[in-house]
Amino acid sequence: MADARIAQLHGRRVWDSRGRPTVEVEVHLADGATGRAIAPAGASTGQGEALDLRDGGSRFGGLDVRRAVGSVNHEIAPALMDRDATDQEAVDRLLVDLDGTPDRSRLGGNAIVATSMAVLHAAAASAGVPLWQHLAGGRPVRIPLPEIQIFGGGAHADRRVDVQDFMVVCPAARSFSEALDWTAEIYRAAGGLMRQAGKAQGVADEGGFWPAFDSNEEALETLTRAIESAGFVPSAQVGISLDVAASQFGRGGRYTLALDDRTLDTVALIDMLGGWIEQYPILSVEDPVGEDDHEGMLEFTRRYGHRCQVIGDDYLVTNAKRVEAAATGGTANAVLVKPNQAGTVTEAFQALRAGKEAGFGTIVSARSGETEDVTVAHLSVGWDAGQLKVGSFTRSERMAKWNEVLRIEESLGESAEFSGWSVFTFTGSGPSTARP
Ligand SMILES: C=C(OP(=O)(O)O)C(=O)O
Ligand SMILES: [Mg+2]
Repeated sequence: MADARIAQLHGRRVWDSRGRPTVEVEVHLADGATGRAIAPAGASTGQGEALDLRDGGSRFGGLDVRRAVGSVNHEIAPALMDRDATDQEAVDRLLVDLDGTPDRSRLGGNAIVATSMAVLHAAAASAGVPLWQHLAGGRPVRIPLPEIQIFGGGAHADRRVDVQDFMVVCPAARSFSEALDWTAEIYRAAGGLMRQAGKAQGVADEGGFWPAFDSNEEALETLTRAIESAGFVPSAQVGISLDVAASQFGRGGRYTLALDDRTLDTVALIDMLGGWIEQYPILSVEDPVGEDDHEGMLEFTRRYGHRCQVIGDDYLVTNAKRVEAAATGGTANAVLVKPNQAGTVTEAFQALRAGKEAGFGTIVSARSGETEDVTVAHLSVGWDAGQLKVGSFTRSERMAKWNEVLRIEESLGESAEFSGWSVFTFTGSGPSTARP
């Protein structure tokens, strides 16, 4: 019988994809098993998220994390010594209690989530199985539908366009690997169209093109043309998924669009998004209005939730209570699950479970500041989330996750089930007709 007690836990400072320091935690168990994980970081963060601990006035512009690393080595490590790594809930409860703040600001959200994920990896290693399998515990799983960014905008591209993520989903693909093949063709087609029009300006934080578009509609038009010119049928085979991330350009029901210098109220914003849903092959919309705009979320879900996935990210901040409230109130029909937004693996799982119980779509997501850490790939499979959002091609911190899912898919062989269209049968706000 493996001895999965924590024997050693070490925090260190490493670097993320935005060139910022972050926290890595390494755990060693009594039986020799090890686990390692790195905290990611968001740019468009919701107000209810766990707060990362950084140093303040360092020469890295207030972005250093030496204090969070200190939390790991001086407080968390002694507290977790000899604890059973296979009891994730108890480990996470101890981390939350040790911190003692509602927003994890004493020890640092980055210190806590890296520890929580590293312990999870060590427990899987101790059991001698891949992490996804350890999480699944014998229950059936699906390989997730990838949501892949083609154009970046908002906080990930200096507000070059208002909408943060223009992504594609390929639910008609027969497998995850085929969905990647299709998306790569579309990515290349989009790049070609942009170069022809003189609109390509490198890549944004999550690997999508950094676009020089004059309007959000130009991005939607170009993306639809890219789907077609890559040889796919919009809607029937390939859809568009948007992360509007509206909190980045509005609060209190007033939204200021940088591109066309307009301020919209909630109804006007919803009308604009509704016009896009009518005109373009949009299957999914994340954070269509601001995180404080409950009325707007309700109205948007009421109008479009039967034909379109309505995801709460900043709006739900991976919080089970908020997911339950959204299900009762009809203010979303899907939840984005970001472990560092919740704070620990256990809390992220609780949010996902609350979503599933409510009939919501569930999407495990990376952050805009990432590393080679592939934990989210395993969570998406092991928790049978159905969907995974990680960013795009051309950036290896993103490809590390997509490639990890390819490995998992291959390891399952013939028995690998791809989620595909099944994710658009959410019932949270009535039956979906997103499937053509
Ligand atoms: C992944 C996202 O970006 P960030 O990590 O900046 O919140 C998102 O908003 O969904
Ligand atoms: Mg988002």
